[in-house]
Amino acid sequence: MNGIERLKENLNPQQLEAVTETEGYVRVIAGAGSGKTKALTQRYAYIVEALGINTSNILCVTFTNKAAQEMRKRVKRLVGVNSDLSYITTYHGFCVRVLREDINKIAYPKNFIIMDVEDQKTVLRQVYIELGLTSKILTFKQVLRYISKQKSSQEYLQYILESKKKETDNEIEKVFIRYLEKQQRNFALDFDDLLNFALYIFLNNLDVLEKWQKRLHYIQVDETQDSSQKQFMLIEMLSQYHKNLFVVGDPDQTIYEWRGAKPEILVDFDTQFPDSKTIIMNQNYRSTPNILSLGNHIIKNNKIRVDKDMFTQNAEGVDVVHFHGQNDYEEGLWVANEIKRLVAEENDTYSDFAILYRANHVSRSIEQSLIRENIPYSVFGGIRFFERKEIKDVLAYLRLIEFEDDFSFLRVVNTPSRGLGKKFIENVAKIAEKEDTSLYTALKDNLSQKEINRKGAIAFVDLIEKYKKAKTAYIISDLVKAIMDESGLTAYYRSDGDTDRLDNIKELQNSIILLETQDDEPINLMEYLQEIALYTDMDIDDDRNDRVKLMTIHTSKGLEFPYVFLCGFTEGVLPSAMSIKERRAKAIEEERRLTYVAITRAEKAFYMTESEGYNFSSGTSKYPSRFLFEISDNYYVSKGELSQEIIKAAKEQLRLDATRQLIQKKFEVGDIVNHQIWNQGKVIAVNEAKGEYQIEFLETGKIKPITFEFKGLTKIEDPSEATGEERLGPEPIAASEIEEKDTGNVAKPEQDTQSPLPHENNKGSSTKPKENDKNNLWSRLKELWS
Ligand SMILES: Nc1ncnc2c1ncn2[C@@H]1O[C@H](COP(=O)(O)OP(=O)(O)OP(=O)(O)O)[C@@H](O)[C@H]1O
Repeated sequence: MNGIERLKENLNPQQLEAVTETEGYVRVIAGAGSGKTKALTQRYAYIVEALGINTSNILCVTFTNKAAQEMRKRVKRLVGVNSDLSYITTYHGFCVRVLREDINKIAYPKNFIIMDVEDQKTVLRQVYIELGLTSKILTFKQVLRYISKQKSSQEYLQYILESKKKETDNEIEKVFIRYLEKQQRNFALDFDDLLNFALYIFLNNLDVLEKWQKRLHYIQVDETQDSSQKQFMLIEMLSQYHKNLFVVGDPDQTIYEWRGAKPEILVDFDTQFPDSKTIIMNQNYRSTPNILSLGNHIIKNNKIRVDKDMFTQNAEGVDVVHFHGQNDYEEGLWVANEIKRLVAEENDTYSDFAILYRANHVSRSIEQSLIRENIPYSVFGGIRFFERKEIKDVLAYLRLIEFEDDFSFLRVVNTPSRGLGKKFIENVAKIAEKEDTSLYTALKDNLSQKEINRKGAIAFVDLIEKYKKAKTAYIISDLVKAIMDESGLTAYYRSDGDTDRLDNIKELQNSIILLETQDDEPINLMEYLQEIALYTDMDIDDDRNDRVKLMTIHTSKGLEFPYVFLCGFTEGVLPSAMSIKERRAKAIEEERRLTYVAITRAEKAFYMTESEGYNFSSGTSKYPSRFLFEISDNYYVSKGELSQEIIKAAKEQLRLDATRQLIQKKFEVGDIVNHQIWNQGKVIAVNEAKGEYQIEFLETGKIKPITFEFKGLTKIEDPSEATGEERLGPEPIAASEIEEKDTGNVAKPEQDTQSPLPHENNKGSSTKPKENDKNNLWSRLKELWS
């Protein structure tokens, strides 16, 4: 068999068509586990082997770096090791390639700097100092979101690329402008810039666009459902010369709509390119029929989708299992025991198991059980719970209070910053060595010595001494809270703006409360630290590859495992309460797709687990996910005791939530209203997706978000009677100008932004993009960016 035949081997008719249909615009709608990645890889190899095209003329865009690496690895096996596979890359990776070659067109050096989030925060820290800002006023997270939001429009490019100046009194805008200035001075580009700069260069330098268009004879896009409009516009532009564009994706697996993914690109591809061909791949090779039916059954509840039932010829396999625990300890333990049982009875290895969750903090109870049961595991794309910085910081304070050990001392003496730097630590260490004592004792006993007598050091010792004396008077959960607040750790993490860190600390407190309520005898600090040492001093010297893998559902995208446990299948976690609050109905559909992605990762068995207790993020009792109630009983078997009362309470909670979400807006932009506390105000924006108004109040001059369901708001029918109306704000402004997040209600010119770009009539003949093409592109880009 020759190489080409081998590339066609073992493909079903649809896959074969996808591989060999190399010319023109082709769309593949492929369900989970239907061999998308396989088809994409074979197709790439086919273009190289059967058509003789050089790999440097094929662009293959993947969604993540990991997917690009995996694809390169597979292609290498098919086409040999000597090919240049650097055009198998992400959107960002490709933009970097363009910029490294052509950024001089906008007078930037080719060795420009790419900033990651940490770099962005470093710049912000500097800006905060210059503007005398504190994170109490604005968190980094707010600013970073604002920056990203601003960069979804093209306007900011005028300030850095066209030297336009801007004055403002608005605090967050001031930060943004300073941030841009620093970026420009250092020729530093953040992730949002990469795509914007590349588009800017193409649109202003048609010779450059043409060069890239001619270079890229074939373009393939993976996970197209998660591409944003701007990303796809780049691809569309590049494909205009050779017109060979192959897109593949699954609208049911769109999980990035919250950050701008437009599944419509894939769904409406045939309208945008009327001559395009569509191939549907709906045979699943991965999962058992039980798992697949569960997936089909859940995703059918989504209203916005293309209906496509997946089928499989795989053998029946085992039942899907739902486990309900009385608390998260029981949930974790059950998962650990089930893994142990399967490894012992079925000859499976630990690496056959994946544990997936919606939110990082869910991993805590699972990790504790795995450690207790001696099951090796690793956290994919993340850090083990007890190794996370914020958890180590809190525990180090507790350990220092109990043991006065040097490790804990070094970790927290300057966290948060007390101005006790390297030199100070060296001085303390010298004393400790001389006196043959611990660092903490050396400091405490010599505070009056000149080289260590600092205000921060005195405060630190006072704090530790205070809690050394008071520790028996506190239960540990309260001790943690008191230390977090007094040491400044709470403020420090809040200023970081990373809610994940605060959630993790809350989860730690949650676990302590659970421990305290379970035991009759209150545990003391020493006992707690001994218990916790089991989880923190992990001996990870075992076989590195044979481990259970823990990861978020987002990270699991594109992967497959024989056994999958979806843990923390709890209302408020999956679906995420935060997402629902932000994007209501749209969020529910995306959360359901996340559940679908989790289910369809499984090959042999799928488990969903949740437990009772307290949900600290919503401040309510924990109930099973609403998605569990959407599944008919015959799709799974139940384990654990889920009482009728819990089911009733959960359903009642859902009913209340649904009623809340159905509440429609009562006021329009411009309406004058009366608030029961703040009196008169003017509605200056309405965000229907979020269910809230932005109201500017007359007396305070402040703008506040008020929910649709709030009853203490009435309309003032005759605004002329409203005193001081002129102070109620200028012209109405769009919600998009205030909101940091996707609002969903901001009218976007969907129709126009998706209309096809002008096509050349003679393929490959008239190659130069015409001036009106440029105008058209600009106007579309402006609409898109407006
Ligand atoms: N024609 C085929 N014959 C046998 N096995 C196949 C075939 N096509 C794909 N597979 C297998 O099916 C599984 C799923 O394939 P792949 O990972 O390419 O799917 P996918 O569509 O990318 O999945 P997802 O979108 O859910 O991540 C893989 O184990 C793959 O080897």
